Amino acid sequence: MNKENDLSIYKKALEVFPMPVLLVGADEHILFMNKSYGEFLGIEPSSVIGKHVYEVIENSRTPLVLKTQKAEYADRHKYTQGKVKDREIIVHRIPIVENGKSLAVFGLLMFTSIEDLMALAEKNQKINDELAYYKTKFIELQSSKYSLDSILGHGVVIQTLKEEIVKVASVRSTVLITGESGVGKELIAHSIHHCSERHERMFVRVNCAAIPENLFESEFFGYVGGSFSGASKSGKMGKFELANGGTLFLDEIGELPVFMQSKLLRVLQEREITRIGGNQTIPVDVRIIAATNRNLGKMVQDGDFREDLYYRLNILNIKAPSLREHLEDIPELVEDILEGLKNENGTKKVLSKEVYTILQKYSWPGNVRELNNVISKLYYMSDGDEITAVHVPRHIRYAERVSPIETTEEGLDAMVEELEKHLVIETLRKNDNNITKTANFLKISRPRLYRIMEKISSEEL
Ligand SMILES: Nc1ncnc2c1ncn2[C@@H]1O[C@H](COP(=O)(O)OP(=O)(O)OP(=O)(O)O)[C@@H](O)[C@H]1O
Repeated sequence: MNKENDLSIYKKALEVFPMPVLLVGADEHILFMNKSYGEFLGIEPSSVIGKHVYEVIENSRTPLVLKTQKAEYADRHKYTQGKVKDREIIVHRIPIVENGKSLAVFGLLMFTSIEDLMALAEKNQKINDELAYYKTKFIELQSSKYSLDSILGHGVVIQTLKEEIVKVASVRSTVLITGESGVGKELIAHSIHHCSERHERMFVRVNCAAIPENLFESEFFGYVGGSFSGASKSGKMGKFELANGGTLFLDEIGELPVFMQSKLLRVLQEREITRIGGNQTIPVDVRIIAATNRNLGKMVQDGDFREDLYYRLNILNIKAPSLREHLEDIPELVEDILEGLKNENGTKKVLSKEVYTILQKYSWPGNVRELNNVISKLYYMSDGDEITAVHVPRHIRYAERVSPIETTEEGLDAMVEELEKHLVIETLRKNDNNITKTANFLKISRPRLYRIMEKISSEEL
């Protein structure tokens, strides 16, 4: 006899099955009861084989199911006798029918007590409630970090910017935010999301400059379980899926490697993604906002950025103004920074009028981020309640004197040297004091940069 026809294997399988199983024949007599059912009833299974089912379970519904030939799934059954009297359980009763005739009924106990089922359902409900709570909290946290009101400034430049934000928020098209470093591009992206109809859905930020090249695909598109070594067993959702229905903010888009530019372009065209290692396409409804402080048009010309992607991203464009373009808003920005510092440290400090004048004459190459840093430094370095001109770093205080167009009586060499120092300080600041980037930008060697820096006092750097 081949293994498939060896019925004793099937019987043995049911015997070791960890849930109570019963087989009642067409004549309503018990054909089989496994060990688990015997333990549940507190009887020896071999002692009931061949007995009428009512002798063992007096209110059994198996004779009825033999007649109706209709399966009863997850039905409640209450025993009326024996060790399990009054115990309520959940049971399946499945008729085995051949050529219209009932051969037997297969009984399976799903839960050996209603309490077990209730406890499981309660646990499940609790998990669902918790999940719903964290989901709402997560979306709250992700979606409304900043609104239009977080953008400070009442001058015409900021008011125009806010009007532009409201306009682009009302449509679904991709937006490209350009502007120098520290001008508030992330703030603008948040505000667009906040003003859009997607504001109750996720706002997901991806910093393209911070992702290692080999992780880009899994960060963007996710992966299915075990698709590569080191991958989580259950798989992972990518940022596109996470942002589904909401907004995906691609910060520092200029740093996206060329191979990812093609993949991103495909998603923007097809509006669907496939997880790494998977073969199912997942439709995604995501609004893209991209930002960069680099000149993408120039990158396209140099072959560093795909032209077709550039045009796809640049459907709507917002140019974030530099702080130089709205110096009139400096007092409002400074007061907000000082208020934050007071809340953090408990001490209220004010700026003298003269300091405000100095701050409004400086060119702020690092924009609002630099203003934030300077005010924080002044707050911590000054002793009294009032911050005066003497506390202000020299490169800001004398910004006018070292202005490229200002002439002095010190002679041409001194003026050129002063101008050189000024340009180096500004470029260092723009490049977060990165020597290589600054030297490259100025197209000079690093040793030459160091020689110029030696002439600059540490206070100015
Ligand atoms: N108009 C503004 N009102 C209030 N805060 C602002 C404004 N503009 C910028 N900021 C603040 O300046 C800081 C820098 O802004 P943000 O990080 O958005 O700059 P960014 O343009 O994205 O810079 P990067 O290109 O370097 O990423 C943040 O703390 C932001 O809140």
